[in-house]
Amino acid sequence: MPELQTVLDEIAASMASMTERGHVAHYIPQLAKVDPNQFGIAVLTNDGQLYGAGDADAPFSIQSVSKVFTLTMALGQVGDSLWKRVGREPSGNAFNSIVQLEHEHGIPRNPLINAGAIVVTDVVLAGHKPREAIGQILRFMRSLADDEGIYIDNAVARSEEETGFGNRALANYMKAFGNLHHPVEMTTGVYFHQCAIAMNCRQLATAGSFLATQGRHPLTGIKVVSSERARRINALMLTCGHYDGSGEFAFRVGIPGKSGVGGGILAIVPGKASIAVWSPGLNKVGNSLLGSLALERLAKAMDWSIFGP
Ligand SMILES: NC(=O)CC[C@H](N)C(=O)O
Repeated sequence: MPELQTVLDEIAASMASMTERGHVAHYIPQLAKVDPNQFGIAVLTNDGQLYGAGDADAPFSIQSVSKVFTLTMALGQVGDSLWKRVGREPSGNAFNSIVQLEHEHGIPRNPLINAGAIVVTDVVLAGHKPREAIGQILRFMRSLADDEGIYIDNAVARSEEETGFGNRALANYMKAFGNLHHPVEMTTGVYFHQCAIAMNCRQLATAGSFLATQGRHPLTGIKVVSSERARRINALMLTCGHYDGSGEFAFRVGIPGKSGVGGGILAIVPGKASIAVWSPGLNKVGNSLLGSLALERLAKAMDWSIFGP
């Protein structure tokens, strides 16, 4: 097996020379300003070693990668009853699609598309003021990343609040079916703030690492979730984590992953490692173009696909 640091250095060098880098997300004005010529990657192996290459220390907007963590919180709060309000099937549609909601009576296909994540946030919000719920999410991220420096980028949150009419439409539509328990502005306000959390690759790989270790955090030793729950979250990430690009990601990379329109991807090699990769340019379905390519190369080099060599 090649040395992991060497593989990461080679991938980062090769990504730096790529001219085709995808397009940054334009529908959130603050994200449209991000320089696409950046690439970072970090890996936390289950024995607690943290590796990084490229812009592994540059903070970026985690966006929909936050959905994995709010899902973890919501499952902790309400357990399997969550599945009465959100499904577990891949959608085959865009992350922000509304079309299935009418046929499926306001129950989103899965918790990793926008509609599903808004329901999950609605669960996390229960019993709290929006500000407290945002604080709770941030504290959860800080404790998982073992880093108090993680913050919410308020300019990004504002940018989403100013332009998030599609997400409000999803929330309103679900509310019409009784599947949103708080006022639309409250739930979407929390959702916009969780998406605006800024983290770097090292922090994100550390935060997600409990999913590679059957639920016990490799650095803090804290049991974050049961092994069954970690396994199930990984299954959802594999089947739904890249929206209508989930099949392609499984085909090319072969590990559970969750992308965000900030260009970040959290990917999990169960039993081995947690990976965070970031490059702001996106492909046609809104997943990081170079991030996906880098993960494909890394999984191949390290023999990490869950489907075998
Ligand atoms: N895919 C994403 O990262 C989408 C998150 C973004 N905040 C949105 O709601 O549109």
